[in-house]
Amino acid sequence: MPDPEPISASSPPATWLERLPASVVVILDGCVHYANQAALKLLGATSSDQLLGRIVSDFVHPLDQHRVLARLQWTEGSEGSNPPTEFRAYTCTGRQVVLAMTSNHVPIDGRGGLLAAFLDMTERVAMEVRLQETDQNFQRIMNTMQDVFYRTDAQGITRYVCPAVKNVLGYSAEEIMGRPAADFYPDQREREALVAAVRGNGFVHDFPGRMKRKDGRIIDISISTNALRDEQGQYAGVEGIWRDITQRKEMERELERLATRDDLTGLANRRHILDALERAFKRREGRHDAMPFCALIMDLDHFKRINDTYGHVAGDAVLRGVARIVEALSRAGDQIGRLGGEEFLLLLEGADLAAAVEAAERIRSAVQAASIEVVPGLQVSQTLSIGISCWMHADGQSTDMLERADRALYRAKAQGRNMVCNG
Ligand SMILES: Nc1nc2c(ncn2[C@@H]2O[C@H](COP(=O)(O)OP(=O)(O)OP(=O)(O)O)[C@@H](O)[C@H]2O)c(=O)[nH]1
Repeated sequence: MPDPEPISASSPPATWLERLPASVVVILDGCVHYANQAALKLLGATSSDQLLGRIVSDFVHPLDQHRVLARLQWTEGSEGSNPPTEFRAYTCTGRQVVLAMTSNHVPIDGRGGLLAAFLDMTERVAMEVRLQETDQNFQRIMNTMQDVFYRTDAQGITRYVCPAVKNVLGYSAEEIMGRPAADFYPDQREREALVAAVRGNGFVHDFPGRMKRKDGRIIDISISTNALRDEQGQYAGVEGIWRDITQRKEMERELERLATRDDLTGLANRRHILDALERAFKRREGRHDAMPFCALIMDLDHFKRINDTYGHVAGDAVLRGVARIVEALSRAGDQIGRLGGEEFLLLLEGADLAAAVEAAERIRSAVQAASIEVVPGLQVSQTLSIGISCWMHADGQSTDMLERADRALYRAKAQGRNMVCNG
């Protein structure tokens, strides 16, 4: 591009206007009277002949004509400038553009002329439309989501949460936004563990947690979230999704219960209590200094008679009644399970023989003293025999201990029942 001609102080204003990067047009009697270089370019004209003398309304979109012409007429008869207005226009090549216009009244040869300046807003408007569409798409997704999308800032204040939160936590999104996310965690240590994991790794997937509903109920959730960083790489909060997994957790707990509990008594089932014995045994393997540990096998005496006399329903009630008595007498750390039939196994961590005998006697006498209601109005009494074995370093496997307890139980039965023997 050759350097433009220098302008002198006495050059006519039109020469100055030619250099102006803003588009300037002079309108006289509704027609284009003058257009500077920038205006020619903006309106797609290769020479001023394509613009001069043309009616302004030729360039204005039909739906915007009324508004634009009213604006120009207002300017003609008034003092001062017209505030900016945006309208759709067509260039000489037929391309649609969006122009922002300000105009001012300028008398030309005694007639009312208009000096108008334009800015091309097409890109900005297109960007606004795209942004609006993006925003609408985001809102649509947020409104239909079942999981909860959320964003917190570096201080842990909830800055956004989608409407699904109402179903999950019972609060509306508006009730939550602006509040610390910590308000909705029943245990702050769980939230601190989450934040530490996100800060450390930058993200977490399926992180287990719990939240507190508006009605006070605690729900299980699974969180997948990313750390947000500002332009300087500073931690700026988190953004992610959490899902209510209470039903799944309840199902898992129920499956776990079914897999480990005895249906009739609610105690640990045979497999679970034998696993517990095995674990206690393994913990002591190779350790001479291990804590003492005893196993008690308890078997109801002449239980068959209960069944034969009162029926199986009554027999079941006795099994449940005895289970409750043993449970009530157990201490923290003791484990009790039903081995099968009318036989129970009690594991006493840390108990030596003397303590085990004492515990066994306590149970034996409590069962003997109890009246167990088997059907409304009918109480029966029941006794049990107990065989004890204590862990010995020489035991090769856990079944050795069980066999000793079983032999002791056999002796208790053989010696008249309702007694405790050790083996
Ligand atoms: N009601 C009920 N009875 C059961 C259950 N499991 C086993 N039994 C009964 O328990 C009784 C066990 O009888 P036995 O093995 O002869 O033992 P016992 O009558 O207690 O006699 P001793 O052990 O020698 O004192 C049988 O009648 C079984 O049918 C149960 O889940 N419910």
